[in-house]
Amino acid sequence: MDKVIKLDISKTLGFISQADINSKAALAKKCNEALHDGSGKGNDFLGWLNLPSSITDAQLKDIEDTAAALKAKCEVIVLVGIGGSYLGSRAVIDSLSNAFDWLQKDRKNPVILYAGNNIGEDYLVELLAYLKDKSFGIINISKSGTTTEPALAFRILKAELEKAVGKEEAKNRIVAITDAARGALYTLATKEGYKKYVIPDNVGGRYSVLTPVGLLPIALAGIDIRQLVAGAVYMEKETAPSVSFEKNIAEIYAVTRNELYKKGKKIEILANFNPKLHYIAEWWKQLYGESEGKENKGIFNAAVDFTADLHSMGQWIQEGERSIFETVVSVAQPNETLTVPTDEENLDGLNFLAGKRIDFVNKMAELGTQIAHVDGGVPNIKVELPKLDEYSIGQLLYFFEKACGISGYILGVNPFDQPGVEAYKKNMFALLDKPGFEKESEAIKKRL
Ligand SMILES: O=P(O)(O)OC[C@H]1O[C@](O)(CO)[C@@H](O)[C@@H]1O
Repeated sequence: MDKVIKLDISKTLGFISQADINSKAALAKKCNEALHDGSGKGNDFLGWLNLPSSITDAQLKDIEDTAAALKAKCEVIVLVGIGGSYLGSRAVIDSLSNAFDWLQKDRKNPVILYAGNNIGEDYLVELLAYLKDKSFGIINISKSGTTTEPALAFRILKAELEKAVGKEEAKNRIVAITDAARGALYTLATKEGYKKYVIPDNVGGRYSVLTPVGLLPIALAGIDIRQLVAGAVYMEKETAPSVSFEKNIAEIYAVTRNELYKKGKKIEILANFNPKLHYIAEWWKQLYGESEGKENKGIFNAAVDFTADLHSMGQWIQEGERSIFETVVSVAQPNETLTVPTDEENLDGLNFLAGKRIDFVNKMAELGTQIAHVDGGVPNIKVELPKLDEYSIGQLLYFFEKACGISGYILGVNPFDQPGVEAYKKNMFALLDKPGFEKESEAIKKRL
């Protein structure tokens, strides 16, 4: 079976033309080249570009060894991080794990839980209660090392772990992944003597899934990180500027979505027909949202899980404002087999499906949806994975990253900064009376 992911833009062609797309081929190539020669905006954040092909065997082995050491001690690992510091791990882990992973007995790998991605008091209390009688460890990830949400969660979880196993043993169960030399997490991890991994300076959080940020948690979940990286290496080659536009799926996707945007399709909805892909969409939303949503422009990134959301947002997608297009991540072959049984009485009227695969029903839902949505004025892009495995997901991650860099340059923005996220932080710090924010505190409190 073909192991390569495919892009199909044919169902956008009633809305934009092949000529529109071809006319932007040279621009896409220029943008791709600008990424590679470092001549574009944000060029100090291009470390992700050649990351797959530059990961060494020694680096992978070190990550696998750390994962093995943590596995030997911990039945649960809490991954502390927010945004790019956890979404990539969660996306890969969820897409490649059993859908009921946390309920499995006789486990070979620890259960991975998440914290520091919200400030929910109930969430933390319930997490602590669950961890009470568990042997657990913590991977604390923050590039800046100063983000409030993970720092808060880590303070609480660290104290709990030290209480349970003592300060010395806790050090063997905590790994910090952060900047090479700066930030509160760096200082804390150095002082406490935790095992540390570095997020390279030139790799932004949302592009960091193939650094230890993603690879360590993913390895802990029992997923083959070598195959994941191999898939990304393949896509790195296939999307290089030297690959012609007609064959370069990152360039084609970048151009297509920008042409649709120019035609008023301001919202891109990433859709899946496989519940395991939910967090791929969450990761994708951050990647594109933070990269392109600036200078008062950029496609708004939304996501739906089908067929579930056909029974909620399906109405809007079919008949709401015609400002959307859909990108469907489709999985060609399931990993398991289940056919619809025959029922003598046929009270549910489903015998017409007897003997058919569940996936066949799903595929007809997918095809029916595509035809309905295109008929309803929603252009459709399809990204097809041969199946859910490490090699496909590795390709998908790099494909979306590369296309995002090109797309941001086509749009004319810096796809590697996120100045807008500071606004809420400044207000929150002012409202919390954080030292250093005295003037802001005074100003904001007058407005309340
Ligand atoms: O890894 P850090 O520095 O904690 O940042 C987490 C996330 O917060 C952001 O900086 C936005 O606030 C994201 O870009 C990033 O992925």
